[in-house]
Amino acid sequence: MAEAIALPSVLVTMLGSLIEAWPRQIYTQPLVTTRFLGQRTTYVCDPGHIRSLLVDQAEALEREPFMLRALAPALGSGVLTADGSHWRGQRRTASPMFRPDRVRSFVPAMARAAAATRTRWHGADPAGAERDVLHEMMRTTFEVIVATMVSGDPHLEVEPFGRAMDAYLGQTSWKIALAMLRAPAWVPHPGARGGAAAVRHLRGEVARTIARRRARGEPGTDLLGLLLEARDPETGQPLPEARVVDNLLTFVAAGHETTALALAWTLRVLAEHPEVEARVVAEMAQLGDDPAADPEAADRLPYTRQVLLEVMRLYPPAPLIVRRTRAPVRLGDRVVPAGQSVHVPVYALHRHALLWDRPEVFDPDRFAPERAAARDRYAYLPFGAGPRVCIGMSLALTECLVILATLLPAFRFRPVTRAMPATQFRVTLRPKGGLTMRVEPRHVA
Ligand code: HEM
Repeated sequence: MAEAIALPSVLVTMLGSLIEAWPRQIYTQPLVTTRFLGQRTTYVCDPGHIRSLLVDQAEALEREPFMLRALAPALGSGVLTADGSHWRGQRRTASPMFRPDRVRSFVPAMARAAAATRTRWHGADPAGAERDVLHEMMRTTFEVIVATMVSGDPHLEVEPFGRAMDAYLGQTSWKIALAMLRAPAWVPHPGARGGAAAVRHLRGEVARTIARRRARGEPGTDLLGLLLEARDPETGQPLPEARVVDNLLTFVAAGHETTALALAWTLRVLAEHPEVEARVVAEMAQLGDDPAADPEAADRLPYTRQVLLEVMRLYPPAPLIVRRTRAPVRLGDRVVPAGQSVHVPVYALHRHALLWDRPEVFDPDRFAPERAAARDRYAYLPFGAGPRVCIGMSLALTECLVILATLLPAFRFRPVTRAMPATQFRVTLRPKGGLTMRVEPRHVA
């Protein structure tokens, strides 16, 4: 196991983007341990060890305190941030929303949101225009999440919600850095006030959504309905109001930001690879007249799916999985004692020299069925693994395919900068400075 000494200067780098502060060895070695201010962090980049950690020894893990410090002010103790029986109960409550038949039933809502974006773009500037494609995708996926999880509550507005999310995520690097320095949570930092105001806005909006639903007198059958109807198996009591807010905010936030990133990175990468784009558009042309409204459409886009998976290899929207050991964990012949950090640096895993041939090269054929089947499942983790695997995985994949199948046949996306945008870790993997592209209709009316 390689051991690297992390320098204090990493803190400065981290504030820019945590990924830049990672030791280089994690791109070439299976296990790397760093020491920083007396704390050890083990980076796990070997598929066998990852399986052993996230699946077989999941019970020995808990949420990483520095991630909680970044996320808990907004998300409280919901399904993403809770551990143990609290987590299990909340996950069970939400799971009916993510069964395959339910996800298929969401396809029309996904198609409607994508069609609204298409109409907006055509209407605003029929000859094409420069647009922040990330912002546009956030708007589209927000509509989907509101339509599916809270039955399209018209009062939840995307623009203020998005601004608050940006303000909140923007200052999480400081929270993470200060937590690593073991500074108490009250220590002031840039962006803290804006972050606190953002939390008030986000939680307030969600609380008002819940109040409107309660006032209606019947809970409904969407995610909010499930949360309101949930009962503690031991006490028979409903979820406390704060937990309902925690979870609804978790699903709205986790469900739209990551999906929008996957879409925006896909549109930008495709612009670099016109031959791949042409094949994707040709595949979409074989769908019927209203492809996106067909519940099975996503199943008929195997090549587009390969493209999406390959984009998420290079640009995983959730680039880091972090845990703390609550009991000793064995990784091969090593034992990580209780109370240490173990990280699966998904971004580095997906570009690891021992796992991928020419890792920096974009090649959707890596995900052709026979090549994918030959690969270790734990070498590719855009949605995590084990009991904490992303609950929204199939919803997200279907949604991305439906949205792409609506927009790509209608528009060409052209880069406005020669280089791919730099990446920035903000819990998710964002393009630094947004993602502006020229969006031109393929057929001018
Ligand atoms: C491309 C889109 C998405 C990506 C890349 C993604 C990625 C991930 C990853 C890597 C995790 C595991 C984190 C960990 O182990 O610490 C996760 C968890 C989670 N995701 Fe997603 N996600 C996506 C879309 C969604 C959607 C659409 C929803 C809901 C509508 C969602 C809800 C959640 C929740 C609630 C968790 C926590 C699960 C738990 O701890 O039990 N995600 N996601």
